[in-house]
Amino acid sequence: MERSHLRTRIKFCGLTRPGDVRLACELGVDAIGFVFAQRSRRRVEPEQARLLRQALAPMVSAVALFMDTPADDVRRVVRIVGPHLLQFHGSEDDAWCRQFGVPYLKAIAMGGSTVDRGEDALFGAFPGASGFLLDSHASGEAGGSGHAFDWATVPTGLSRPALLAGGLSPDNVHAAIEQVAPWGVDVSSGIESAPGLKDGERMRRFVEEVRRADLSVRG
Ligand SMILES: O=C(O)c1ccccc1NCC(=O)[C@H](O)[C@H](O)COP(=O)(O)O
Repeated sequence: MERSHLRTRIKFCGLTRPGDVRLACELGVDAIGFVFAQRSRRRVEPEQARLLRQALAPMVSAVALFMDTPADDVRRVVRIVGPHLLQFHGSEDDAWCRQFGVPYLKAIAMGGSTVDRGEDALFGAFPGASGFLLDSHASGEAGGSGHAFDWATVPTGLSRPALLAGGLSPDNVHAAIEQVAPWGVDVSSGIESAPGLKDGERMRRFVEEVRRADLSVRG
């Protein structure tokens, strides 16, 4: 698929250990996600995330992930952790996401039976979003499942940045980039040995496969 960008951005999500954060930075990922959603097995406390954020290399973004989290709790994370980006996975609307004065990504549920998958139907309700995360969960469900959705349902020629997520791994990310040519990719389960515990070898292979795909898509 044709694309204008030369490099696929990489976000690793659900990290809980400073060593994993340091390795991710060495491997050259662009962003690291910390999960504050109540139901998550990868959830970290704000004080823990503050330490993880201190392990970040310069020019790597910290992303704080929420799902229908009370506004006061989001504000507390913003104050203690100082994330570069927020990421919302629940039923939050654009005005709600913007109230914190921090750029945000909106997760779009690509699982289940959505009728209209044109760009406007997917993104139109979020004019203030910096970008989107196309994830495999159905509406109302949590992400981080390790399951992929049908990539053929991603509209072509998206005009706004979108990360492909859900069930990516070192084994399928090359094919995903060839098929979808997303602005970025986001992975959690596919680089783990257990929820929240990342596997160094899988992290390394994931980045290698993305770079290999970038070269082959450019021809
Ligand atoms: O990771 C979680 O536990 C989680 C809980 C609630 C809402 C979102 C959550 N995770 C979001 C993600 O990490 C991304 O959706 C991820 O890129 C996709 O996860 P995976 O399929 O495990 O790669």
